[in-house]
Amino acid sequence: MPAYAVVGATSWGVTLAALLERAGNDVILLVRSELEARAVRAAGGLERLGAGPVLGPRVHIHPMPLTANHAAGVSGALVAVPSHAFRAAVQAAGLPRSLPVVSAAKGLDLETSSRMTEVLHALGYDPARTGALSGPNLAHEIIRGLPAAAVIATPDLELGRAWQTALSAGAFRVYASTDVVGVELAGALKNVIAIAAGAAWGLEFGANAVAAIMTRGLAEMTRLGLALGAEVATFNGLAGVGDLAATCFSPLSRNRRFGELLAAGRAPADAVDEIGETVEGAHTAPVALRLAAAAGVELPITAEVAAVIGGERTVPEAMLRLLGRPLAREELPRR
Ligand SMILES: NC(=O)C1=CN([C@@H]2O[C@H](COP(=O)(O)OP(=O)(O)OC[C@H]3O[C@@H](n4cnc5c(N)ncnc54)[C@H](O)[C@@H]3O)[C@@H](O)[C@H]2O)C=CC1
Ligand SMILES: O=C(CO)COP(=O)(O)O
Repeated sequence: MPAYAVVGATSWGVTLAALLERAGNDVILLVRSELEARAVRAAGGLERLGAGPVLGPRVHIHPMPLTANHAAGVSGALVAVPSHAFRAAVQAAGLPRSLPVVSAAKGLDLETSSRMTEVLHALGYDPARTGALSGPNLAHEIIRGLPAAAVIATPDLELGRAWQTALSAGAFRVYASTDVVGVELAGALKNVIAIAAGAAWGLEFGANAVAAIMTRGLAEMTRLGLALGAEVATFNGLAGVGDLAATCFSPLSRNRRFGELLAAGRAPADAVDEIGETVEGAHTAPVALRLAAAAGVELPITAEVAAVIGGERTVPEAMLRLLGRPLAREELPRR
């Protein structure tokens, strides 16, 4: 019977464990402590997912690290913790260096500006066997069995196919890609644009304004992606426009809600506290700007989001600056 490991009893980690189980796999869900293991076992998942018990008998919940005994039967691992905790979680998980490991996080490393697969490589994991999972995947919808699609990017399509089979269950449909850079960058950068969209919703600017932010946001995500070696098509796919649409429009999105709270005049730290869960875009904005500066790429929306989070200006000031930019040709990155 195939077995997979999932690192992190987060909303997404528990959802992925449930999907792997529903697809017929045994799962080892690695958590931070025995106390957390007991709580997740007792709830059959996570209360904040609001779906009741979702984990069945084939999901085995254990504190990290993965024991040598368990590792022997494991075909791959998914890491589903926020990007700021990613490095430490992978180190604590003790996954064998030869194991295929996929990042399910949507962020960039604050200290090194690295993508999560680059963090894995720095920790000694084989670049040929690491990958990234992304797409319009709100955990609260997927855990209820609602239809959704995702994309898994691995350098080797054969490995991607194995992950597709492992994860595709019921109404969850996984596509394969080889553009690891693009899938990771799209997943991280869209969170920043969703904060801007949330701010526009918060100011009651309407759907036209949100659609403009999404479209110009996608253009700047793509520009940076191309400069860093991604493929343009990925930004037109599930990890790009797909996830951007879900995150900018869904009231379930924490990044969107963060933008709405900023527009209501809340301080960034208070807004994060109120949401009480991961707001990846708040960490990603300054990192994306650093990457863009190094690559000589302009990211006007991301720059305004970072300035608001940094306390340099208010949301209305940031919106006025975007609207006041010089009129330009509609440049859409092509390759
Ligand atoms: N929630 C969602 O719908 C989706 C989330 N993601 C991504 O998955 C990653 C995790 O996000 P969520 O599942 O939403 O997290 P979450 O907001 O449900 O959980 C984050 C919290 O989980 C706790 N946690 C549990 N295990 C942890 C560990 N091993 N290390 C550190 N903290 C741990 C911490 O208290 C942390 O603040 C993020 O990068 C997010 O962008 C991706 C797709 C969907
Ligand atoms: O990445 C997500 C959906 O695909 C989750 O979005 P939020 O982190 O904004 O809630």
